[in-house]
Amino acid sequence: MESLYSKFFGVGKKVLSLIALSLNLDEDFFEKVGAIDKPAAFLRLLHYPGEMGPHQEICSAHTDFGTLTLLLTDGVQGLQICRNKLEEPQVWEDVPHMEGAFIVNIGDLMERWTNCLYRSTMHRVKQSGRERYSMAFFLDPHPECVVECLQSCCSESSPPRFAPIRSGEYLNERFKIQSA
Ligand SMILES: O=C(O)CCC(=O)C(=O)O
Ligand SMILES: [Fe+2]
Repeated sequence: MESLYSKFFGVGKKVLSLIALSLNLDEDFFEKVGAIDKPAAFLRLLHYPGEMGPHQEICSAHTDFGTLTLLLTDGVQGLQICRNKLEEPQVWEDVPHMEGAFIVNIGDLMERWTNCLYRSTMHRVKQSGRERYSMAFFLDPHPECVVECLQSCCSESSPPRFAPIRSGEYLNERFKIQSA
C-alpha cells in the first residue's frame, strides 16, 4: 500500500509540474507552495457491488475538493464527466477505459488557483449492474497552504473570482457540508 501511495504521489507531482509549466510558472511551483503534501494526500479504495438498488447513480454528481485526483479503475464502465458544468441540462459522457492510463480530475482548489482557467471536473458514477473497483488518489494541499489566484491567471479584465483561502479551512468546510 505504501509503494502504491508513493507511485500515485509521484505521478501527481509530475502532472502538477506540467500544469505549472502551462501557466508559465516554475515546474516545482505547486510543490513549493505546499499544494502537494504528505499526508494530506490520501488514497481511497472503492468497491461498488453489482446490485445497488434502484438508484441510477452510485456516486452522485460532484467535483473533488482538492488540487487533483488520479483515478485507476478496473475497466468496468460507469464513470461519466460533464464537460460544461454550468450548462443546463447537463450533458454527460462516458469516460472510456484505457489500459494503464490514469484518469485525472481537476479539483476545486486548482479552479480557485487558476481563476477558472482549469475548471474542476464534474463527474459521477452510474450503475452498470456489474461489480466495480476503483482507486482514487486525492492530492490535497497542506492545510496551511494559502490558495490564491495566480498572477498569470488574472488581469484587469479578468480579476480574481475567489478570495484567498487556507486549504485546511476550505477543505474542512466542504467536508462538513458533504457530511451534513
Ligand atoms: O469510482 C470512481 O471512478 C470515481 C470515484 C470518485 O469520484 C470519488 O471518490 O470522488
Ligand atoms: Fe470524485
